[in-house]
Amino acid sequence: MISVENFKLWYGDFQALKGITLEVPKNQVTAFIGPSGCGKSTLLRAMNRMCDFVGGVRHEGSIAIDGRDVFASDPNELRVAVGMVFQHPNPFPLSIRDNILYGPRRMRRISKAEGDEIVECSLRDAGLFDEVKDKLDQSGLGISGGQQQRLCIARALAVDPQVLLMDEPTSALDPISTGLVEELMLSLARERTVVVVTHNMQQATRVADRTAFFYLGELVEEGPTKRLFSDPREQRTQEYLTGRFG
Ligand SMILES: Nc1ncnc2c1ncn2[C@@H]1O[C@H](COP(=O)(O)OP(=O)(O)OP(=O)(O)O)[C@@H](O)[C@H]1O
Repeated sequence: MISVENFKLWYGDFQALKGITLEVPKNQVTAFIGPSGCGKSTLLRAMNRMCDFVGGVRHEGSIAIDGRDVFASDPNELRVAVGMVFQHPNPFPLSIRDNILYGPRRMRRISKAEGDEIVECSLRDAGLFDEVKDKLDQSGLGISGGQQQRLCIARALAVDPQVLLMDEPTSALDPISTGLVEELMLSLARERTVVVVTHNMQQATRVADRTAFFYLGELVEEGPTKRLFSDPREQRTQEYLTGRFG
């Protein structure tokens, strides 16, 4: 689904990614793990060209999603197909309904009936509908942090992305909300490809089919999560997993 080939990225003179080659399979959850600053978020953000917003960024190599070179794609179309959820919930200062319909309305005219359907489906897919169905016209900022994060996931789902990129999506959440978002990742991956950056190794073992371990801008090792955790092939992976650094 996502094919990364010898991808290198520099912020000015600093090389943050040093030739990453990785295949992310379709309709699975892939976790990126590794110590702070090793380039996980940089690679995630390159996948939907969020890196375009940073001045002085240069890259080489390629990233293709479903066979299409992301850097040759229209960035707005790309970000519809490849949604993103961030560490801190960031609902727009709009009603819950208008948060969900923000993306679809930028693409086309949405009738009231169609809008209602998109709102309900997206909120159901994000496991939030029952909790907010009576307050759809209230502000998206007026719900709990965990609900806000699921609202942001619903907002990302409203444009029906093929890929959902999640950058430490539970690090600001309590354990119950974390559990809900993890269940969500598993159910979303039935129809979508999910890539999640996480510092929580238990989370990787709970949700990810495959895990990729990064260190100092390199991909050290990637494989089925169970195998990577139980039988890492590289010494650096083993040392990281056993807490010897990072
Ligand atoms: N906008 C930027 N300008 C300059 N350097 C940056 C920028 N963003 C990230 N970097 C640097 O690139 C490297 C990789 O950062 P990145 O955020 O991708 O790491 P990470 O593995 O996601 O870290 P964390 O787990 O702490 O979020 C780091 O050394 C970081 O300081």
